[in-house]
Amino acid sequence: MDTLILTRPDDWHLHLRDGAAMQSVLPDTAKRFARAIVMPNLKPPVRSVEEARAYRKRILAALPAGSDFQPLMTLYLTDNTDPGEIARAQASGFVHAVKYYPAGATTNSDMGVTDLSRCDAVFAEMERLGVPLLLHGEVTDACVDVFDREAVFIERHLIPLTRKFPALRIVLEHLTTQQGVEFVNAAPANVAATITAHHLLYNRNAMFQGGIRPHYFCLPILKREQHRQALIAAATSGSPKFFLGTDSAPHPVGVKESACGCAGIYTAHAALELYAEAFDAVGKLDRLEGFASQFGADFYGLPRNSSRVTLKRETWAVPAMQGLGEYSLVPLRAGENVRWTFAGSVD
Ligand SMILES: NC(=O)N[C@@H](CC(=O)O)C(=O)O
Ligand SMILES: [Zn+2]
Ligand SMILES: [Zn+2]
Repeated sequence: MDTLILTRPDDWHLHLRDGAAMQSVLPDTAKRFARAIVMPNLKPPVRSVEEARAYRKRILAALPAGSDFQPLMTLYLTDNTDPGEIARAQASGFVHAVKYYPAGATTNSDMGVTDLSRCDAVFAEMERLGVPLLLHGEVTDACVDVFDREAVFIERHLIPLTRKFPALRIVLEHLTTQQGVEFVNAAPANVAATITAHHLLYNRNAMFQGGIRPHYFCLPILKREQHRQALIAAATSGSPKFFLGTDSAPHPVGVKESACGCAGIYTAHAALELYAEAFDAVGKLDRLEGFASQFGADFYGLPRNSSRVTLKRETWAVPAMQGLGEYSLVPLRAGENVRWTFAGSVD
């Protein structure tokens, strides 16, 4: 099978940034995906429906001419989020979820939540209204090994949270561990997870291949091969609890190639193609459409897309760098090949 026709996919976890940086990355996503859940970790973060409305407007204004891409907005949860904002979010029609970052866990998370229990009134309202809670599921406890932070988050925080709010709709974002897969599989249907292409394609060795490789550094960090295998099994299982979320996270090259390089991998330039590679490698291309184009929409209660896209088994070379000037970035696979090519939309 050298040509693959799929329902147009959606990206359920994406960083678009803002301003000129957004302008330079948005076409990559808009070309492939019909919709994306847009992360709110701007500086300052998107905390209210009014801020989300303004951000959404800026995204729509930055779209290439003729694009019908739809940004699905999220709110950034803080210790001080007003429970009343949840009903306003739901009534807005354009805010689709609330994002939890533990304070200090990842890029632009300093205004995140310091203690989950501070948000109980917000969670109760989200549970009541069916608004999904998206989790960056890692503890920030310095005593916990960086490779264990997801598994410990599940034990210490997520299991208690699901007991307290059993009907709360939860997406464990960018799942990276076998423990995460087991947790999601055992949980009821209101708990799901997104999986990135890079966590399906690479294990932690990629960060140290012949030297230190900052462009493979993201959070949650790449894990051992055993965990990658568990993610592949989950993504290709046909379970509707696992769906596509690239976590494409652009950073200027200078911020990545630094004595203290920041976390985030840019994959939007080849997002669907990279997932096709990962599914193809285990002979499960027939499972890609559910994962990329159906299960996420179903979870969010949105219609599946009606248009389609084509992928071809054709190798292409990723440029060493993309973007301009201070927004130049190094995309995943820079200077290397991707084995599937995005061949456009079919109506
Ligand atoms: N994934 C990352 O490593 N970085 C993301 C933040 C996040 O999703 O945790 C970013 O905004 O750069
Ligand atoms: Zn995250
Ligand atoms: Zn992210």
